[in-house]
Amino acid sequence: MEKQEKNTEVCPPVDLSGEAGWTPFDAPSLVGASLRFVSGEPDGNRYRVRYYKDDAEQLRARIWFGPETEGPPGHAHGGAMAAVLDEVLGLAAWAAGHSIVVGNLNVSFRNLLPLEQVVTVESEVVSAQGRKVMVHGRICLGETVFAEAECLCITIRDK
Ligand SMILES: CCCCCCCCCCCCCCCC(=O)SCCNC(=O)CCNC(=O)[C@H](O)C(C)(C)COP(=O)(O)OP(=O)(O)OC[C@H]1O[C@@H](n2cnc3c(N)ncnc32)[C@H](O)[C@@H]1OP(=O)(O)O
Repeated sequence: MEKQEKNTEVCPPVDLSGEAGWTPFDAPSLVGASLRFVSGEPDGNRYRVRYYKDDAEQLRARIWFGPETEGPPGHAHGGAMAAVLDEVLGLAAWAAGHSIVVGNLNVSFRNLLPLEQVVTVESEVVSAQGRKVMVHGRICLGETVFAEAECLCITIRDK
């Protein structure tokens, strides 16, 4: 079988600017630097992400899905989109003041997401009752929704 050469070239810079009214959000200063799977290589070929809060204080992300997130040819892997929703929606709960882990993440894939395109992740903390915090979100670009999710976060017990 012919061996496939791995392309090690780094993709050029991308524009992850936010929209008018968004302010940059410093995730590591809130939750530490452990979010490396999605956020760990800001100049690499997997994901490139920048966080913001919008004028309603909801967490937003601009994210680029690089060639290393490929699933179907030329498009993002479903697990790559789920990983992004796990991180962003969990982080949205932390940003709203809840110390949580994600207990359940329900993702619907709506459209194939082309690689090397900057898209937006929107999130909204919709409820907080007892230890359960529900966050909804989606990966989109304009009117096109690539994936949407409901994320049940559970607050961590005091250790
Ligand atoms: C040491 C950690 C430090 C963390 C510091 C993080 C800092 C940085 C964060 C950055 C932002 C995050 C971004 C990444 C987010 C992730 O990716 S987190 C990683 C993925 N998640 C996990 O690995 C979680 C693994 N699961 C667990 O740890 C435990 O199952 C849980 C979720 C803490 C719950 O366990 P528990 O504390 O024993 O609570 P339990 O009594 O079972 O459940 C409490 C309630 O929640 C409900 N519930 C629990 N799980 C579920 C579920 N899956 N479905 C439906 N209901 C559920 C129960 O039914 C129960 O309801 P009630 O009976 O009270 O009505």
